[in-house]
Amino acid sequence: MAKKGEEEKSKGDDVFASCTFSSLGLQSTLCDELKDKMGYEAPTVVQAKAIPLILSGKHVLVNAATGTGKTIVYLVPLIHHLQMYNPRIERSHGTMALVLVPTRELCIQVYEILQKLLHRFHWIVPGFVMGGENRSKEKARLRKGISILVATPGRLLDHLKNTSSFVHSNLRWIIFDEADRILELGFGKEIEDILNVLGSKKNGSDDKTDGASKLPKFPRQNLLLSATLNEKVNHLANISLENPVLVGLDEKKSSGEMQKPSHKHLGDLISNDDVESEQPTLKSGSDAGYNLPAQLIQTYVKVPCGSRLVVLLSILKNLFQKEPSQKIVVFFSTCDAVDFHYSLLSEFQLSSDAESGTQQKQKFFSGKLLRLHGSMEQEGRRTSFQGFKTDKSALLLCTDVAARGLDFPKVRCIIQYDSPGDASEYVHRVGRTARLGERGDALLFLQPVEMDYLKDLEKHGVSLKEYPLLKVLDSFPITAQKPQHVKKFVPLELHPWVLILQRALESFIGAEEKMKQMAKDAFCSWIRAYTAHRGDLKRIFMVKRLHLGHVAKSFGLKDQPSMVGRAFQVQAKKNKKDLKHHKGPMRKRKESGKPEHNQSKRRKQ
Ligand SMILES: Nc1ncnc2c1ncn2[C@@H]1O[C@H](COP(=O)(O)OP(=O)(O)OP(=O)(O)O)[C@@H](O)[C@H]1O
Repeated sequence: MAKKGEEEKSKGDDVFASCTFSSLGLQSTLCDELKDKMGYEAPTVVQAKAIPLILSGKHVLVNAATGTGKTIVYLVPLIHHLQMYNPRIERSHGTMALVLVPTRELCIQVYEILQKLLHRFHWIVPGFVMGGENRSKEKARLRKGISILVATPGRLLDHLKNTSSFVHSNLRWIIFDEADRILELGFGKEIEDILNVLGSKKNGSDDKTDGASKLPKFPRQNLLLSATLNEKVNHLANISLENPVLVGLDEKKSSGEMQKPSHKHLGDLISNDDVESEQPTLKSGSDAGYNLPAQLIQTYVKVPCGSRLVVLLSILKNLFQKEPSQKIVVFFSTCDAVDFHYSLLSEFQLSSDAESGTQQKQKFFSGKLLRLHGSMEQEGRRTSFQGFKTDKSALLLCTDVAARGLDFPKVRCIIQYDSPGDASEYVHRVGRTARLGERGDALLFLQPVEMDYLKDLEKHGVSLKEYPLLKVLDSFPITAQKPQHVKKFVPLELHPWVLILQRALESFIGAEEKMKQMAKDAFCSWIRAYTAHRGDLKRIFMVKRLHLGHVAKSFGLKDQPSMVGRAFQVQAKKNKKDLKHHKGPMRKRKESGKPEHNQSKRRKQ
């Protein structure tokens, strides 16, 4: 992990451009709002590059590292143009700009930024529609008129089909924030339908008249943004963008240097091997490499399966002991795993003399704990999300529902306890820290049999250093006080601290029926998620190579739950079948229910 002061990078030249917002051609009140309401002194490099292009009306693809200010890149030009209409736009003109996002939390986040930015432009009305919200209330808001609408795709399509009072005949902009993620979640069909209904698909049907008062016609402008824009969005780019320009980072990063943006026509990015296609295509992430914040310290820790839980708890304790007031995020592959670890960390107590168990018990983790996943009630999701935004010190346990776009201030460290899917998921998870030039650490857990994942990351320009685990384990009282007990090259599983903590965890979980059931449920869904890795990753994350007894240990269970063998075999078969049926970037979503927390069949977040 980075040492304070030593590794910390100053915010400055690498992130911010040496110009002002007004020099980009933005209206003066808007520039004042950016300064007074948002506290922004100067544009970031990507903002300085992209805003003039967007203001000029071009269709643009924006590919820039996480935390570089892409939200402002698209919101500010919209507001600039909307505030200029003379006479002023009115609510009866309906929705003029649409922002599509993959998750509910991102929907709220973008809406809140809009609210701030529109403070002095009260006649431009922001609004949102998303899964989990009350449809009738949304209908009422749409009927009144929303000028800039932020939406998740499923709910938007629902309103487009069923809310007749939703006026969109004056629509001028469609923005896809986290475009690749929207498609990964299986929203491809919804997106095509949305583009069709809105008449924004190239060569698509004309916009439907909905009886609203008409404004002067401007050409449509669509934008796609992500830190990992890659070949997955080719189809979407091809059907929705006209002569697009790419604002991206084309130079390979040299150590410690932030990449400088450039812009190219999409045609420049045609991959040579794509001979069959007439359309220009974006290169895959593996060819291009992903953009990560240069100041981010990335490490991995190699842990045998049976010791994973002990190591996670030890690292968390160590980090909060070293720096009691800080924010850390831990990513898990399933909702059940989040719930289990949340309950465990909330309740688990350990004797101060852990070896004999004689002393008084103390809570193992005493800090503020939050959880966030797609199976939570909407109110709980909102409370966790807002709580982690405002808290100065907290530990957030979550699934990938929190991996994209969420801007939690001052997150110090990201721990990926369950490995991500492909490299783009890795990039977005670690992107919750080290934002806008801040320092940040990322730690990836891998089992010895999974070490090839590092090679996969390297193919995408991501390289990690080993985390000094032994030092952490040796720092706990049992070993610190009695160093003679610790042999020099003792295997991790036999480290005295690991043995003691594992024993304590197993007896705590074994004694509590509720905890035991949660551990079993988490174990089963973890196995299911593990079997659901796709493509090349299937060679690395092979359930066949796992010792299920050790997996059970990693949930504090002494024995492997019996029913699991069948459960995961059935799931594995199902996944195989699904894979055969659903290929390509516009594949159909395979689960019904609440779309933004369904990552297709691959894993439930
Ligand atoms: N010009 C600016 N000056 C200061 N802060 C800024 C500026 N622009 C954006 N920010 C802040 O930078 C942070 C990151 O911005 P944002 O969330 O838009 O990044 P992003 O590139 O969309 O990240 P991700 O790829 O993770 O979604 C936010 O806290 C935002 O308020």
